[in-house]
Amino acid sequence: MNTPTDFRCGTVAIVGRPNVGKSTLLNHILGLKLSITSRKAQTTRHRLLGIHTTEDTQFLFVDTPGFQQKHINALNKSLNKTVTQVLTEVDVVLFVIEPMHLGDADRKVLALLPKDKPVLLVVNKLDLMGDKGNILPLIQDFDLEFPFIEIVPVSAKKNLNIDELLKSIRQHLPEQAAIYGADELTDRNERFLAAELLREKAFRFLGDEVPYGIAVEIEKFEMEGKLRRIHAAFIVDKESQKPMLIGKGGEKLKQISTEARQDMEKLFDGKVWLETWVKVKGGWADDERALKSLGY
Ligand SMILES: Nc1nc2c(ncn2[C@@H]2O[C@H](COP(=O)(O)OP(=O)(O)OP(=O)(O)O)[C@@H](O)[C@H]2O)c(=O)[nH]1
Repeated sequence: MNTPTDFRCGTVAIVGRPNVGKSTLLNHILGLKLSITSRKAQTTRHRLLGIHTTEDTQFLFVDTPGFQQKHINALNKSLNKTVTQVLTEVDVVLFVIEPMHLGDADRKVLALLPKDKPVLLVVNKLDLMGDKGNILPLIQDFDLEFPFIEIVPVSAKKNLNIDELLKSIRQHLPEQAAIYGADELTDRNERFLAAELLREKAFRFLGDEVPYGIAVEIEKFEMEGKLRRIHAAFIVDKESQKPMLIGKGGEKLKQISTEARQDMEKLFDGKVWLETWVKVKGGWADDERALKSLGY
């Protein structure tokens, strides 16, 4: 039994360029698919707090958006602002990279890391390294670029070294009692989670057909006894993307919605009635006002 002073609790931000495995890492730690993973770059647009509670520690994870340098528009500006703000608020920062890659995209994120916070360098995708010995020169190079408090190689996908990573994070969290109940997973509300699940399914089913210009708006979320009644709109950038999302005879939208609804029912532990449709909002990614109305 821990006395309150043994207990540690604090916030952790996960940053890194797109596709290094930030969402996969968070999912493995949380053991529940609350965050969005995809082969596509930059699918995590929202801040999301995942909570992992062990016997002696409560980790409050803040997932931060990826970086995208190719298309600079209002959406990306607002993403970068979010990252900077998150980093000033947390106790520990995890900077995630892939082995053998320290490209310009990594360096752009590196430039934003706070010097007054403990930053751990997490080298993910260790399983892709044929000869593990090769990682050493890379690690030494990285150490010269930033005063990392520690360097931890992991594989989020293969669950390698994740416990060690958690132990390292714990050392830098403040001693304090847990803030949330042990069974709480996220402070995001169900409305947000419903939108995230729909967006994830759309990404999965559409492959490369509909790129980043897709959002989900929950227009109605009502409880009827134990039933959740949800009306959601997919918002695409161009008229030409609409039929791709709907599919022949509405088949694609139906598949996306059915899978999202099944995940929602598991997550909310109750029946869900879901109605979805597709709307075109031309150039929404460039319109700051539109972004605000969508909650970014
Ligand atoms: N081989 C291998 N693949 C991994 C590992 N971790 C993540 N991946 C894969 O890398 C890809 C990107 O993972 P994500 O978790 O979506 O990456 P992310 O950094 O969150 O990306 P954004 O949301 O775009 O910022 C996915 O295809 C994952 O399956 C790992 O440890 N090993």
